[in-house]
Amino acid sequence: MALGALFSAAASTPWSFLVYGLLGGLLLWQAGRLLELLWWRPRRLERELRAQGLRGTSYRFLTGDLKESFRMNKEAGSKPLPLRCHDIAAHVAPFVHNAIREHGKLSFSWFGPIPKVTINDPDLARDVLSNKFGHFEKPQFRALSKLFAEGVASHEGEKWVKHRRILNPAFHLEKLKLMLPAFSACCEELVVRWTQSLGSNGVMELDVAPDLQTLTGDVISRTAFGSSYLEGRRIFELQSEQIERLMSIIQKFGIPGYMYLPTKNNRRMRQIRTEVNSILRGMISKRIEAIKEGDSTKDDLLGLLLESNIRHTNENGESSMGMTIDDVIEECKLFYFAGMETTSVLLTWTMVVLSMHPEWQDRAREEVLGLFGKSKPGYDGLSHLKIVTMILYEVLRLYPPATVFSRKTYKKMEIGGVTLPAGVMVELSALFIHHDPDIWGSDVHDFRPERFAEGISKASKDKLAFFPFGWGPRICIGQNFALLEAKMAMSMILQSFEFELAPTYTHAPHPVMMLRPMHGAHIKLRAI
Ligand code: HEM
Repeated sequence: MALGALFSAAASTPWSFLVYGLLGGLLLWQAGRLLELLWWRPRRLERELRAQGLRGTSYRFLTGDLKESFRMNKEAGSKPLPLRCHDIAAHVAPFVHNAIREHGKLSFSWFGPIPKVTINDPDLARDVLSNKFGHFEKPQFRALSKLFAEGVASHEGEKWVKHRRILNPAFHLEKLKLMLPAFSACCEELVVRWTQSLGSNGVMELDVAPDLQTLTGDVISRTAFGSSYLEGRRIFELQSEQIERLMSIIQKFGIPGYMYLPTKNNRRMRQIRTEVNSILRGMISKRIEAIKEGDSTKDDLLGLLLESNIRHTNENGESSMGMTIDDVIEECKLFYFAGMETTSVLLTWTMVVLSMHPEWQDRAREEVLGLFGKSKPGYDGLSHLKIVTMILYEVLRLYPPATVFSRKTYKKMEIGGVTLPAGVMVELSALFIHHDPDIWGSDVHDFRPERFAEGISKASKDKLAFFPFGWGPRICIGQNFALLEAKMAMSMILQSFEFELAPTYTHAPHPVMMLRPMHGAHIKLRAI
């Protein structure tokens, strides 16, 4: 009503032309901006990329290749692979597979109106990850981590440098040794639980994936929070629920954008975030008080992190402001987010693959029993495990938990002879590089742990092409932690059980954030 009165008043005054003119101009300007963003800019960028010899898909208004890639993923997901087939790349990422076939190992496609350059060449991938061409942003992670963990993984520039300097000492191998009792206590709990659930014939069938996720969540709770790990467990439950909710959004919509709407699911996600923050704030404050009173525990991640934070110095060696309590909270949450799912899917695939290849399962068990008998594995023994390490590497090659790493240009940059403007996504596919026969040989899709017998650098043909933990300055901070945990868990499982695939197992590796078995990991366990 009031608006109508305003317009009729304006219409009857000499100002009317000016008001309508301004409104019209504003509308036209907005429409022009939208057109520039959704049509002219992508078309211009496409011409620029093609003019430099880069091949790729033609831009489709607004959605780019999202619909097509979504459709192909759905179709591939509906058809499981044959058992024991490790040629999984076309099944897991059919769109990229087609792009490589049609346009080569360096090509572009469209993430909506944003151009995405995909790199499947290991030398170029290493150069990008090492910042050889300059610094990139990690915007996707920042968006995802908003409700989970805005820790070091989502920072850029000076903030990233500072946090990484503070975090690194806590993940040093010498410090990880202190955490070994926590690793073995959690693995022992799992073995006891499985043993007690066996049928009277000493056999049972189960989906091992959820139990292995509980294991890796427990390991983080204990290693991060020491004696307060029961509170840590509550955080693990809440963070697991948060991840489940995020995964359901990604499965439904392909991208997590919907996360910001005021829906019931999103309100619950905000509630979880508040509760996790409040538990962590309480635990951290108690710990800081204890440190002030001279009673500090330094053999858990939180203690090590706070100690390293207090000792923090800047690049010139001067003592400087470390992290705030809020920063420490976000880093603790990140340990769950970055370390739980990744390590649990590594363990899950290892059990699946060793069920498919019993000869390697026997060799691994022989090695474990030879080193430890039935006793708890110790640090020195774990570092002497050769067969188990080769197996874990081969599983990480064939089934990398993080299949792609994303970056974005924030200014004009030249990569491998191609000039990219600001705002281009750059995607590096560990999955395709790990499955490339030009690099690994004609047996690329076979499970052959012996290719790692002389270490990682000799495993592939003249090129270093093994990236499960990323590369360069942003390489995974927890890789030693994850490998030590995986060796401990596999050793203790192999000491107690033989395992094979259950008849209900369906082989369908599926990338929802991590590469996981779409229908679970149904395995038959038998007590030894
Ligand atoms: C098998 C297990 C794991 C795999 C495959 C894995 C993989 C990765 C990869 C690929 C990256 C780099 C991503 C990029 O460059 O964009 C990364 C970063 C990171 N990971 Fe892991 N990770 C694992 C376990 C862990 C564990 C156990 C923790 C900690 C408890 C952890 C903490 C982190 C952190 C904090 C970063 C960010 C580092 C930075 O940006 O400076 N990860 N991880």
